[in-house]
Amino acid sequence: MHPLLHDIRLVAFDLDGTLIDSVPDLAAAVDGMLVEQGFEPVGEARVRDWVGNGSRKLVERALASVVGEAPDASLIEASHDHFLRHYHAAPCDQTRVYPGVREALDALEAEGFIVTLITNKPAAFIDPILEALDLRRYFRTTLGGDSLPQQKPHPAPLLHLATQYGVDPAQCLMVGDSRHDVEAGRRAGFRTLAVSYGYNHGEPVVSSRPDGVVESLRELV
Ligand SMILES: O=C(O)COP(=O)(O)O
Ligand SMILES: [Mg+2]
Repeated sequence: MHPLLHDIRLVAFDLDGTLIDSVPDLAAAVDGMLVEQGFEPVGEARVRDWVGNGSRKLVERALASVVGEAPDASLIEASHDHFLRHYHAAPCDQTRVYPGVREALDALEAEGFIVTLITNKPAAFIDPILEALDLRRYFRTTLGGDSLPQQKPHPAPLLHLATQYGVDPAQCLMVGDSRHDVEAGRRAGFRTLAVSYGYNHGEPVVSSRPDGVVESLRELV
């Protein structure tokens, strides 16, 4: 077991960029929305840098890139509905589980950790994606970006789970790919572990100073 797991009872995983490479399907939905609105598609590489603050922010960033200024609220709202429709139609066609993830989850389960998931993705997508990838059974609780009034980097979703399971935050570990996961973890009093391969707005996640960094979740166990 990784030294950061010492004394830990609850592990909270981020989803996009940590457990799954979901950008191909997210980009297809963003591009579907843009084309439908009469804009040019933007492609996967750009969408990768916009993921991390939930679907509304993703749509807002995509629109800002094509209109060249801050998009107005009614355009964001209408475009978000289009995005959700596209993403609902194909949330897991090209999405893949990263190497080492199943091994890590199997080992954590066998060791009796409370394994949970906290994503900024809308909650409605969590189960369809986890079920399609045969990952649902590992998680005792899952929270989406719209499950509570606040989302990461706010510590509320993390503290919600610590309270739910009666675990001291000091015995909880947040595992994620972005500065939002590290910041939420630090503010909640969790230990923080970052994966180096995910999505972090084009910056190395190590600049957020997590307590540890791994290149594969295999290193966790
Ligand atoms: O949907 C997003 O923007 C990011 O989701 P995540 O919190 O699972 O990385
Ligand atoms: Mg992420």
